[in-house]
Amino acid sequence: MTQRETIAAIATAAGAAGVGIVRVSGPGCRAIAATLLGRPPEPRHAHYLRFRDGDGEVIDDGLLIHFPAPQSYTGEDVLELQGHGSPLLLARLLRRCLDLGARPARPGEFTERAFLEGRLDLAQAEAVADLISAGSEAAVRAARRSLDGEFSRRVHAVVEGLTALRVWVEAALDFPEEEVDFLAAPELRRRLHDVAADLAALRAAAGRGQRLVDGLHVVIAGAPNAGKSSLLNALAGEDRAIVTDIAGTTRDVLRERVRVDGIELTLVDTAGLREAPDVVEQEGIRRARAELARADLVLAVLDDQAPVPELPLPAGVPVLWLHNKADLSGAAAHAERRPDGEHLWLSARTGEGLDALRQRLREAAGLGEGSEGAFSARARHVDALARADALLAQAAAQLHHGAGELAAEELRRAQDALGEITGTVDADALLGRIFGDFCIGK
Ligand SMILES: Nc1nc2c(c(=O)[nH]1)N(C=O)[C@@H](CNc1ccc(C(=O)N[C@@H](CCC(=O)O)C(=O)O)cc1)CN2
Ligand SMILES: Nc1nc2c(ncn2[C@@H]2O[C@H](COP(=O)(O)OP(=O)(O)OP(=O)(O)O)[C@@H](O)[C@H]2O)c(=O)[nH]1
Ligand SMILES: [Mg+2]
Repeated sequence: MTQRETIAAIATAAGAAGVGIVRVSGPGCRAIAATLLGRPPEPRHAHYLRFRDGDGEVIDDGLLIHFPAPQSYTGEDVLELQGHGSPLLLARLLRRCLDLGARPARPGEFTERAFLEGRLDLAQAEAVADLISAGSEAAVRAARRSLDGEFSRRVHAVVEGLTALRVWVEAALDFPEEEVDFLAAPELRRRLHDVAADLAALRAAAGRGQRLVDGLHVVIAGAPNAGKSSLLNALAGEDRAIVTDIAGTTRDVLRERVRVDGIELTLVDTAGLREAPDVVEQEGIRRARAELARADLVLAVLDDQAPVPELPLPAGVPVLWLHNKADLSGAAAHAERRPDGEHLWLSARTGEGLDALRQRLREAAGLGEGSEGAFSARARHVDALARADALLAQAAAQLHHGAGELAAEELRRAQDALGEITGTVDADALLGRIFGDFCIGK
């Protein structure tokens, strides 16, 4: 293996803070540490010292810690310089490390090295970034689980199931003269079914994990005056949108990032859907429809006192029907009479029924009952799982037709698709894209 370069970056967030850290990784750490300290550092010992520049001028006082390889975050030699959290001081400290032979780290390069050193697999490395940028406590917990290898373990379990299937099929192909046709064995069929079920469950869980990371895109739609903007305000806990008793008040799309019971939502308020009299409102309605098309969930708001309008909702998007103004109709009691998850009675004005709505939003975000153990995931993972799923279905069909060779090939490709998740397969091509989205210093 060629000797890697030594990389350095400010690892803490930009801006004034109590403490800031410059992190260095690679073979040059020991020499940089010895120069700054005036003697070789003790392993994993916090040395208090004055950091000086090349002319001997004091930059800052702080702590120096050397983590000799492989016991470090990256698995390489790592050096931490912990100074005061001033962006200007930290920039000088970083400059000093560069003068002593390091080069600036690219985004995510420390974690990329941890991956290359085998300290984390790819799904875990991505979980590091998801942990840092998590927008809700639930997302933090989910990223924590993926970082601890929960997701990877489940991927491995399916890979093992696929391997066992392949072994079976290939053995059957190797010994065609056997009396029994092993390809037609009910036991093989049963195992195939079990692996497919595990994969489907994992795919669903990863989809929930992705929604946790990305946050849920929730679009509020309905007839004019139904109380859509009032609902946005009630969920946001603040008067964000204009509310009046004039139908057609909201004309533009209003987006609010809100946290509801530990989940992150993008709530989108839209113009009331109707045959609009003027062009401004028409444009608002056009935009409302565009938002609806990319919703994870639609909250269709109805005025419980008015006749149910025809709403042009897109097919294939989950819809929750909210019968608003229940304070006027006194219909909150309906909720008990019709315990139907898709219909809720509530009042944006008094707040009654909002707890039930929050609970449904949690469920939509994958945090309902039985969702303990949620782990974070990304579109890349969900896509790989979908491909593995399709390949497994093809393998099953081919086995059904006695095409063992083809089935074995599809099983191998399904395995490779799963290998992309943890980075055991095809990782090189993915690294630039994955780590390029990280922050510098991570
Ligand atoms: N100051 C500081 N805090 C930090 C980090 C860091 O790099 N520096 N981390 C960076 O993201 C996170 C912690 N991640 C780390 C992971 C492994 C090791 C490490 O030294 N592992 C060795 C030793 C383990 C042990 O002594 O038990 C190893 O695994 O061999 C350090 C930090 C969060 N807090
Ligand atoms: N009594 C009662 N009035 C409500 C409730 N929700 C909204 N309203 C009233 O209904 C009227 C319309 O509310 P908005 O929130 O502006 O309705 P909207 O759906 O955003 O209307 P447009 O933007 O015009 O499409 C206002 O006068 C609100 O105060 C409710 O739960 N109970
Ligand atoms: Mg409105």
